Amino acid sequence: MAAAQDPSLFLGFDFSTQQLKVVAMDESLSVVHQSNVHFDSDLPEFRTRGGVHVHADRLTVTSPVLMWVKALDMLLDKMKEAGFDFSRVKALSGSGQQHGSVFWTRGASETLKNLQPDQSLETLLQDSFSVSASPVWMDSSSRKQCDALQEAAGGALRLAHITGSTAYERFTGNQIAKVRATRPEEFQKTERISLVSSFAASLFLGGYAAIDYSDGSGMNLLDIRSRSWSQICLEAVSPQLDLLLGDPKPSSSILGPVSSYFVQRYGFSESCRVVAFTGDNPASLAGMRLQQGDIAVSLGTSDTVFLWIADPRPALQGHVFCNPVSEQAFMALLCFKNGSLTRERVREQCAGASWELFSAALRDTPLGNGGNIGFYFDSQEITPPAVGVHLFDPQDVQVCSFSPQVEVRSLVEGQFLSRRLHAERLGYSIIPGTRVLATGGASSNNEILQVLSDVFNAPVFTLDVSNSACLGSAYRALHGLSAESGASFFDVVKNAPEPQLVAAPHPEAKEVYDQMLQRYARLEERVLQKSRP
Ligand SMILES: Nc1ncnc2c1ncn2[C@@H]1O[C@H](COP(=O)(O)OP(=O)(O)O)[C@@H](O)[C@H]1O
Ligand SMILES: O=C(CO)[C@@H](O)[C@H](O)COP(=O)(O)O
Repeated sequence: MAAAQDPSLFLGFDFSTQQLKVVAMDESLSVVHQSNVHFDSDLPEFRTRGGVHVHADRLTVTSPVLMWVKALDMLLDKMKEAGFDFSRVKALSGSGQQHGSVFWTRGASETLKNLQPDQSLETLLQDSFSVSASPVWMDSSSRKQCDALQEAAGGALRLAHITGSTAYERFTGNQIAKVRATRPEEFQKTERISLVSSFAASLFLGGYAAIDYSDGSGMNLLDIRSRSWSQICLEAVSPQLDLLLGDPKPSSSILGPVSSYFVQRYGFSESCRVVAFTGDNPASLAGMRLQQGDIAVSLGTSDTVFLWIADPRPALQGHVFCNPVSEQAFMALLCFKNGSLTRERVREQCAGASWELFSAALRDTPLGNGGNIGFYFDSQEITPPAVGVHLFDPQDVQVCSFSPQVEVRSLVEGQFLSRRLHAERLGYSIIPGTRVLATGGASSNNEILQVLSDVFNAPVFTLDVSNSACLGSAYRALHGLSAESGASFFDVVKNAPEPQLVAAPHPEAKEVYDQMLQRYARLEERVLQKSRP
């Protein structure tokens, strides 16, 4: 029980691809507790690799929904054992990997309302899902449904104008259409469909949580300007789909008090509020307090690049989402599937499975890598839609291999050249004063960040807490309490620690990478030609 003088706390959860993480922050915005549950190693009974199951067709990718439920049991038990005082938590919020879907079975709403505190969530919810393997963002098996949606909407660009994106396989509307077509019985039994974020919020609420505008923008279903479901898109996916989705809500909404289950089992206060959960990238934007002109690079399981934008101009590439901290603004995002897992694969093959040796290879090789360029799309890439490993020597001749050290640099340079090329195609330009804000697991690696700084020819900054999605969720929990009375997000978090400079570009970086970027763009076209069916 909190003593009267104990400061209030705010919790931010992140249900990401490989882990469930939490950050606790006090009223002065200082982080006082962090913890995590790693799906592969802490929950081996679910047999995931990188938090997912890749199916035999190599295109279908799912995660067991009960693994996420059990991870929450485990994380809260761990916090309790560590003496964490839940009674001080005034509000909580969270985020989830984007696009993933959870299908609740008929009757699950009643189960959620009546959770018995002497049992684990895993036991209580084991029969609550009509689809036990939730489709996740790495899935690329719904091309057929994407084509149908684009046709119904009047073309790819028209769909992008409505929903912020052309049809992408991982986007939830197309995943729902696929479940409806391929698993009609399970679909029939479904009473509610959540995103990973709103599913997680539902656990805390003891009832179905609304999908927030920002994560809802990753479904190919939400009209990003009117912030309501697009009837054309809903109809194309499934008649009366809105009844399964519930109404979308602003990202700063208070959804209600925490369920009595958490009050009785963990000692939460009855007055603790649950603020809408959102996507992990929107939550990171909040955690980094991203401003117009900054560019954020997240190096998690996926690599993403995102920007704050005022005026959305949806295009054939990239995504526009509603902004999670300002109702007038938007965010642009690019997602790259071959991020950390590809770096891990090259680390195993070329650096003795050691990040130290991987970093040493980056230190010991020159900027521009002697003209060698590599494309590493171990799995079907999202941006650009290409697959395979393609290596080129300084004369643009395709080669079979590089030496281990050259390979490490060509991977990291290639990844960041791609991030820069596609950000520039989206309209982003690096100007004096540009800050690159880096986050995610690989942002703890200074040598990787040095390459990022050189390729973008801009200074790179990081926060102390590498999980900006958790931090942003804790900030959003705090802001949620005063958002309705008109307080702006930036006012509420104005005293948060500033990002620190971790890498500045070498003097010769601009010359080397401006030229290399042009070559990279030409070679990418060649790679794309090869990848086309
Ligand atoms: N020192 C390091 N250098 C490079 N990458 C790292 C380092 N430490 C962790 N990582 C990468 O961070 C990734 C996890 O990032 P994280 O942001 O936690 O992922 P997610 O949020 O998607 O679960 C791991 O897959 C790992 O490859
Ligand atoms: O698909 C996207 C964004 O559109 C991914 O960025 C997911 O949101 C997964 O995030 P991480 O677990 O890699 O952070």
